[in-house]
Amino acid sequence: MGIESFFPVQVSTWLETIGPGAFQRDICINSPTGSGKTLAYALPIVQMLSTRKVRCLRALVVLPTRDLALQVKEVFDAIAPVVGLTVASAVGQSSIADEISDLIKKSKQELYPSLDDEYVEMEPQTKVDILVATPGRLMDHINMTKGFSLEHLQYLVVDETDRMLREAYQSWLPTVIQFTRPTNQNHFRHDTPGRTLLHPLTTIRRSGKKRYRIPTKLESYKLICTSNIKPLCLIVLLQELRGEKCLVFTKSVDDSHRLSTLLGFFEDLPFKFSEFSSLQRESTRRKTLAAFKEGKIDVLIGSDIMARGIHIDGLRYVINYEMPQYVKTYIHRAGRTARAGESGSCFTFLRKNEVKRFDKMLKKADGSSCILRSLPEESIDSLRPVFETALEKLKDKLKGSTEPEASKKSNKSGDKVPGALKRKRGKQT
Ligand SMILES: Nc1ncnc2c1ncn2[C@@H]1O[C@H](COP(=O)(O)OP(=O)(O)OP(=O)(O)O)[C@@H](O)[C@H]1O
Repeated sequence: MGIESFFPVQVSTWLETIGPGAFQRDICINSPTGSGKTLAYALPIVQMLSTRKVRCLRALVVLPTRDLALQVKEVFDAIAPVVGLTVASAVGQSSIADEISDLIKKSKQELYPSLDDEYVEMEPQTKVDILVATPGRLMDHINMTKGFSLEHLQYLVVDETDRMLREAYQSWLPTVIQFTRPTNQNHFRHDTPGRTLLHPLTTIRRSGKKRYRIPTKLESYKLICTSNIKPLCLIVLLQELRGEKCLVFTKSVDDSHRLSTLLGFFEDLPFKFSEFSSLQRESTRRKTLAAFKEGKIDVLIGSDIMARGIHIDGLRYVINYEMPQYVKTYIHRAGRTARAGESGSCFTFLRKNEVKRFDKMLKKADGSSCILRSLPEESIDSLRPVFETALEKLKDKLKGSTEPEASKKSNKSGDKVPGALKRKRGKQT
């Protein structure tokens, strides 16, 4: 995997799980974005399960979205098979039937109908050791999939905990805790005694001190500009970043759509951009993300859907087109860069009357300092004539369009997203 040494959170977690600190308890990992939390929990889990004798579901990792879950599964896929462990996902990417056949062994009774029921019940039925899931699909399997059992679960990871615990997601957590208890304790066997969740997860308390930390190699900049010329300031800033990969965060999907449509009316921009929106089809988003990762698109414009967990190698710049409302949002957005010990910069556009509030907000994060950055007036002025025309076109387009929102959005930046264009043509014919 190209890893030469472990990051601090990985060392600490290892020491607390496998190393001298190891004893049975829950662990709360709180560490900056991009600091390597996935491997921090994946490595000890894989290490601990490597001695297991019977295959059944022993580790469950739950994440709020499919994209994040698949990203985490990739990490487990890289390390678990080496010690003979099997990993699966339950995220709704494939049909439930396909997921079930990945997860569940055909019972002996199905294979050999003459076997008696008692013997069949003793067979562990899941054929994976580690499952990475989203709450919705997990609940589907808990409620409906015959043979899906959490009875042998030893490790439960709640990734993106704040979000996972804020939203109930069909009460998945109490349900999981309930089903990790054996129906009959006498029949409960483990490879490693004493490593099972036999008690509810402990509550994580807020400690009252600063809970947020900015990655050490992140530089924060603020740019002050009035709303009426903000798109121009953005273009000038993007020009200055010279086509380096960059994420632009707006405050809503509608704003992302408007901004990318507007930029589409500027010709010859020296960067390729695309909208990234929760209203787009997942396949469109996946293609856009792949194109971005491959460097075919330089700039993604989206709302906070991009802010959580997504890892893009070599991403150096994040732009807050609007000031984030909370320091946590700032941290998650900025945390898409300066990951894995790399450096990165986060730029935030502010109106004059927002500066004080922004400075106060950033103070809530450890290690934050913010540099005032200005943009060359002449570059902004040179774009004004095109801007006028672009605004007119935008008004017409938004007024005149009768297409449903999702399809409008996927077409916003012309032919940069091939799937979107094809669908539009299909519709018109
Ligand atoms: N020890 C290491 N050496 C080099 N690279 C590493 C190491 N550990 C993890 N990485 C890489 O660092 C990147 C960030 O890791 P990861 O996504 O786990 O961060 P994270 O702390 O979960 O971030 P977030 O809070 O934003 O989800 C990944 O590309 C991962 O492969």
